[in-house]
Amino acid sequence: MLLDIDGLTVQLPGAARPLLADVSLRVAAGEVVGLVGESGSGKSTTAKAVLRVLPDDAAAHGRVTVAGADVLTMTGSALREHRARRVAMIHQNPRSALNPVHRVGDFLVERLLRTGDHDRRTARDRAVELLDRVGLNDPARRLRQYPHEMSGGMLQRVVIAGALAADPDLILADESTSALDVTTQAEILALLRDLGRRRETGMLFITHDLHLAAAYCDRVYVMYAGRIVEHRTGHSLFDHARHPYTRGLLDCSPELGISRPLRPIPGRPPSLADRADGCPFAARCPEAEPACETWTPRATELPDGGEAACRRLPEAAAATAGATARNNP
Ligand SMILES: Nc1ncnc2c1ncn2[C@@H]1O[C@H](COP(=O)(O)OP(=O)(O)OP(=O)(O)O)[C@@H](O)[C@H]1O
Repeated sequence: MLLDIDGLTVQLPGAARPLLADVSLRVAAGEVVGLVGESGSGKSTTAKAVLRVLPDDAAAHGRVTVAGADVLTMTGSALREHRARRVAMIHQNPRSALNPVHRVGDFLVERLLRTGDHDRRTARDRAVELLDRVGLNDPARRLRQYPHEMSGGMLQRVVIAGALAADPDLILADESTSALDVTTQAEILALLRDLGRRRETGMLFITHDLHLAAAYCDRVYVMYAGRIVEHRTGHSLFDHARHPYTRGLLDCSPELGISRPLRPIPGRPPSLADRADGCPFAARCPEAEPACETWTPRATELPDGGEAACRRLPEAAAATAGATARNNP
């Protein structure tokens, strides 16, 4: 497995709730895996854990491995190599990734020099190649341009070229197309998928857009209050989602070409200061029962191959009954 996160919990001192609670998530080589949820659900924190750029005072427990290497215990040159070469991050706003007073070519050449495989001349040739690969025409001229001379879509291609410079095994794309218009978004997504397929790069695609995740990702993890609440294939998300939170998200996001009333999920996600016990979605859940308020969420396997962490699922009740019977023969 390329990326394997197993039981990851991240806690800040003084916070009642953890930033991440018992998160398990996998990405295979060549796979595009979505991580979706409302703002503040812990998606970016998960990506930061993979890069080991969590807040200094955060305590992390569990395991994060990339191509078998244990990220949470990495130090020194192994950690530098991990961040510079194995994993690349693409953020939402390409303008914030590029220095406005430096030419696009400087950004790419610096990236390439940092990988250690190039001198300045070969780095420049490779930068031209990379811009060509991400679909920018006249790449030699582009290298001499400043960020303000390019559109958002062109700049995101430059950032992707920068991410590819080190030939990473894994790309973390954090809302990487949210700031783009829909046509440019579709082009960038197609480009990323094509590059990933050709090079067997894995991608963790972070978005708040469930429809986009369903259409684009092989598998999707749904996150709420720092926990994975549902996991299933992208194509089964619409018709087979089982967790009330996933279904609530689907009910409140508009669908192209379909006119129906949108039903927002009532209330707000819990903050880090709120109590940590019980199902974190219980306070907003239309199906919650009193017992949900003390039930610690755990993923239950579903017959269709998906997983969901909801006490009210018949599969969860059956799993609990089975465990009780085994413990009290
Ligand atoms: N260093 C920190 N100190 C305090 N709280 C933090 C810190 N980092 C993250 N948080 C909190 O942790 C929660 C998860 O944040 P995170 O950025 O991972 O969510 P997200 O799902 O990526 O949200 P968004 O979609 O808005 O980017 C939020 O409530 C955020 O305010």
